[in-house]
Amino acid sequence: MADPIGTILIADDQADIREALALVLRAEGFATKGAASPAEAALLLDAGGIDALLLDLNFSSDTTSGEEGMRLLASVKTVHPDLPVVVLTGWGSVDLAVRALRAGAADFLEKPWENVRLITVLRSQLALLRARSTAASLTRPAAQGEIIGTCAAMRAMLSLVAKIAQADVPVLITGESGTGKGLVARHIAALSRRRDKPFVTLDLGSVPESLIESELFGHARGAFTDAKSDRIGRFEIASGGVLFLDEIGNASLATQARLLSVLEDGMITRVGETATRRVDVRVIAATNADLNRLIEAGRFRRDLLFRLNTVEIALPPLRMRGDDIVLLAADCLTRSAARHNRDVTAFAPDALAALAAHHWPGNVRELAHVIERAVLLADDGTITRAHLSLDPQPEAPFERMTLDQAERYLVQRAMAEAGGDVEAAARRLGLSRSAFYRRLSQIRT
Ligand SMILES: Nc1ncnc2c1ncn2[C@@H]1O[C@H](COP(=O)(O)OP(=O)(O)OP(=O)(O)O)[C@@H](O)[C@H]1O
Repeated sequence: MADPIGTILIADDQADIREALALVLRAEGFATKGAASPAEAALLLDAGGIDALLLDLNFSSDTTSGEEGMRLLASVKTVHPDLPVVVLTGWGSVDLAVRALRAGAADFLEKPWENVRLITVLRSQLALLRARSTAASLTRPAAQGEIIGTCAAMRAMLSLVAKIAQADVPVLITGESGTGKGLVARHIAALSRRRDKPFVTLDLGSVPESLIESELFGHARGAFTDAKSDRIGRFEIASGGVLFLDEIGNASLATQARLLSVLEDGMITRVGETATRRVDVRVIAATNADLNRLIEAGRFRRDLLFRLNTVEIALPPLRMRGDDIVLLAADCLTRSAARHNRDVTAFAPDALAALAAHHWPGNVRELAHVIERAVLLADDGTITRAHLSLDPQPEAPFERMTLDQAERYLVQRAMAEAGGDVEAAARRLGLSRSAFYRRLSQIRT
């Protein structure tokens, strides 16, 4: 038999439900384990090898309130913060589902569950988990609050964030992929008056167009073929808090029109309902696309951009952050060494030079990857250039560049070497501040 696509722990005190779920899951290639009580579930989780938990919130000693299941959820999220937990609730217990989502559940299903949705939800949770464990989670501790940023551009960014976090206005965060847009969005929420309220994320690039409206606004039972029950949307889940709309540049024009209307009047309508509901949500959007270019191409609404970018925060690419590269690398080194229990503590000079010279198209996420791998390869406690396995970067082939390309290259390199400090970068190129600015703005447009 092929390897299972993942092992799901089914926590439910009713043996027939455990068996029914296990049958469906095994037929789809999952391996399953069963736990009849919260205590048994905790033991099996501690033993390891579980990729996701399917948790019935209503154990029989407590058939209505879901408290026992909620307690287990809370303790699981403390001990295994990355484990995806999908909760099963009784039909119509939307309040309980919302509480579970706020307590860290990844998704919920209502009983009686639909097999297709059960499988889709678990598959996508496992895919997300894998994507994260190979990339983003490498820098997880930083995601819990600490932003490393000492270069001029990052300091300016952080002081802007400190100024605007308390104002209840929309924020648009721009920057290449892996520059920390999600981290900054969380940081803004943590500094805002909504800090104790939910922070809900929706990646507009990863939800199929046919589901997006229901994801955002929820739907009523029967609104479309697969809508077997009421479902609450992200705007309502985020109520009182912050909704982080990632990859906003991927929103279709239809979705953009709906978002614009919510931002204008604060009212949403669930799919299949006519009644409107008031929501109090601060929207933070992020994109790595050039929205002005999308506007020119007719793919993004200018009026929506104006609604979203009351404050715009631009994150510089990692290659422009000067010494921050080494600070971030050192931070990743400490964390990776601790995680893998490896006694690696230093970078050799050739490694530091290679880190500073690399182009970092994947930015901080790529850096975290590279350091993680190097920590595993290093001998004698030191990471050398060879352990970083960075693609060799050709020296800038000036002979083959046009004058414009050469200018762009030199301006970017000067900015990178000066850590985003315009004054210092201008000095390096022997230009006045205003002449340098003119060139900088030309290459940015
Ligand atoms: N300045 C920083 N200090 C510490 N960690 C950082 C910093 N910037 C990014 N990271 C870490 O790098 C990883 C990538 O950041 P994040 O997911 O926020 O990037 P992103 O711009 O939202 O990426 P994408 O566009 O792909 O969604 C995260 O683990 C984040 O914690």
